[in-house]
Amino acid sequence: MANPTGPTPIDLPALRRAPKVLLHDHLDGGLRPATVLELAEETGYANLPAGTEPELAAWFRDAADSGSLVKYLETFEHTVGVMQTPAALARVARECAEDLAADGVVYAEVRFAPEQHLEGGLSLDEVMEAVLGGFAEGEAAARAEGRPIVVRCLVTAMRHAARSREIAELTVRWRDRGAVGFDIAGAEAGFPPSRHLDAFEYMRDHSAPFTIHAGEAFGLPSIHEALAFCGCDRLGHGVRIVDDITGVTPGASDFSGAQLGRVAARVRDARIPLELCPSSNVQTGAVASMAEHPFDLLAQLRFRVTVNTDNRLMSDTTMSAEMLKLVDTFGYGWSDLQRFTINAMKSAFLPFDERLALIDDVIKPGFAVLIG
Ligand SMILES: O=c1[nH]cnc2c1ncn2[C@@H]1O[C@H](CO)[C@@H](O)[C@H]1O
Ligand SMILES: [Zn+2]
Repeated sequence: MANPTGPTPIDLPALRRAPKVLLHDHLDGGLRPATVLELAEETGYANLPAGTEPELAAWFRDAADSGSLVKYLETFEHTVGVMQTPAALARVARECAEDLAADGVVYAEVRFAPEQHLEGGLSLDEVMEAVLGGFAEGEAAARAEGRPIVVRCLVTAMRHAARSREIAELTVRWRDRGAVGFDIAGAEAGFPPSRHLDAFEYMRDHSAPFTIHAGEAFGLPSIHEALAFCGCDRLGHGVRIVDDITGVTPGASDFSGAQLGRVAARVRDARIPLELCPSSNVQTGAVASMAEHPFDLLAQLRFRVTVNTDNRLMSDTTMSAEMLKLVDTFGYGWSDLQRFTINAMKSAFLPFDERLALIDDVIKPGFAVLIG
């Protein structure tokens, strides 16, 4: 379906119409500020740092803008704090699916850590039931609005805790009901992925995929462990893989002198997907600025790069906004954005035939209209 007037100019409204794929988005990092306030009121959570919607939105963004992953993660106390009942969990999940669909996301894998939602006396399975029920409601509402989306769940274990094996078992127990993979998250320094080998072994033993937050706050050793010892299918962030590339400077335009070390070569050769989260990386100090983000270096070297939001509330962002930042910084066009989107769809933990159907029936036709 060619556009007779040529390519659509790339701006936020046009980006919202593009069919987008999101692999790295935290449920507890994407609440609407108004919902945080309402749930705090309903559930008797008294510790919120602000009392109005704009103040609370600004607080999350500013507090997350700390240059430190550990400080950034402290902001989750307040979102997790209001997500301790089945109704609250289901509402947050439903609104997440609706917000992503309204932004034009057609496939999303949304992650959260069930072990953080037990303060109200729920079991891990009850938490899963509430969240997956919320996603299904959100999918149905979005379909009724004419913005269909498929939302699946990644089940996260916290890397400083000791429940990862149990969470891996939970993931496998729910895999035919919407949980498509496993992850570990939380502070990276001091908590290497190899602390959780039995969880990863369990996943591999059950032919079930997983991603690992690695190479965000901590460098190459963490990426190496995630790949070599743990056998992850994707890398959450993985942005520090640039530490294994010499002969180039991120932010430059000519990367022809790039030389890949063994780990970087393995990541590229094996087509290991990188779940890059540009705004989040700047906020946590993983990268100094958007202009210096290695996204373009990695894209030009043909790593399997994907664009992600990480935490929409803390970064005050959306998938469309992340794409616009990349367009403004690196001059990407629609075909680049389509490539990143297809990279993401190819890397999803959804069955192959369903991935292919979304690429052929939704993503390519959607971009064709915009490319013209
Ligand atoms: O970028 C990140 N790096 C590491 N951990 C994160 C990041 N964003 C969120 N979380 C952690 O993951 C938990 C489950 O969703 C959140 O509660 C937060 O502690
Ligand atoms: Zn993350």
